Amino acid sequence: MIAIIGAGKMGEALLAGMLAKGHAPGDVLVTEPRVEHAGELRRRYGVEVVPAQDAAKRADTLLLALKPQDMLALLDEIGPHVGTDRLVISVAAGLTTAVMESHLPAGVPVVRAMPNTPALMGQGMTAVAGGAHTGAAHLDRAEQLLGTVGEVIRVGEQHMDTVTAISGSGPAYFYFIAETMIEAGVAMGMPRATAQKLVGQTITGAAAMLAESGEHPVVLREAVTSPGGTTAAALRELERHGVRTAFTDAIEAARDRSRELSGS
Ligand SMILES: NC(=O)C1=CN([C@@H]2O[C@H](COP(=O)(O)OP(=O)(O)OC[C@H]3O[C@@H](n4cnc5c(N)ncnc54)[C@H](OP(=O)(O)O)[C@@H]3O)[C@@H](O)[C@H]2O)C=CC1
Ligand SMILES: O=C(O)[C@@H]1CCC=N1
Repeated sequence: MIAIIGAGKMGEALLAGMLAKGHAPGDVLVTEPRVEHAGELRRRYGVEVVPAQDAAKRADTLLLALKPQDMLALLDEIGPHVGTDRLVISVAAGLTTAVMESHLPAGVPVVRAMPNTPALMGQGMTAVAGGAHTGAAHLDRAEQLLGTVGEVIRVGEQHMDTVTAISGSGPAYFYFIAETMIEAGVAMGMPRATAQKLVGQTITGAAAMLAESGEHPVVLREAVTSPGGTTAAALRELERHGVRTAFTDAIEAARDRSRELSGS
């Protein structure tokens, strides 16, 4: 039995993705404090919504998807019901396994995971890192569970804040670019629906090229950039405005914010 505690944006994406990939609703418990949202989850997914302490007593795997700021109070609440035979998987940004372990009984295995919202479509990217009490079987279990909603890689925990900044937050960067490109088309007089179609399929096609060609992005970009042409003119403007530096700074800011959240 799996319990998803915290069914907000990420928790619900994992829930929906897991159910779509064959997990039975009867094998998943959900904890959600807001009564209306709890009702929606029951109706939409056919899962049982229970208080956190009940979830902790009944499930062998606890998938925690609360905000980092709410997580430690939750661990203090459920800790007395969590034995060393359970597996705790947290997707919270920043919170280290050491901090979480210190709010649970000694020896409870904790995996820190960082998924992203495309998990909803079975296209997630998740990195997992083990804590002081996790063995290979625990990481296998976490990988198998999160692998139902996309790809999983294992990293050392020292890389988790960078993972959070790149693939955890990453979908938002691409949506930001998509939004900007659509607005540029609309500003030039194109109907919004046409601009949205052009941008959506361009992102899908570019992603497929990147995934399937195995080429470095520079090589793919060069193939688009005809000598003396339009792409070269556009790229010159992106460089002039420091977009490369802006992205690097943005990703560093996300990494630093993840580190700050460790103290939540
Ligand atoms: N969004 C994303 O793309 C990603 C998020 N994450 C991580 O996932 C976590 C959740 O983020 P996100 O989904 O964006 O945030 P949300 O605010 O959408 O979700 C948090 C959920 O936790 C619920 N909650 C709060 N307190 C409790 C409690 N005591 N017991 C059970 N549930 C509770 C909230 O309920 P209510 O709204 O009713 O208060 C809400 O549904 C964060 O730690 C974040 O770092 C990780 C990777 C990607
Ligand atoms: O914005 C956040 O803090 C979370 C973590 C990664 C993506 N969303």
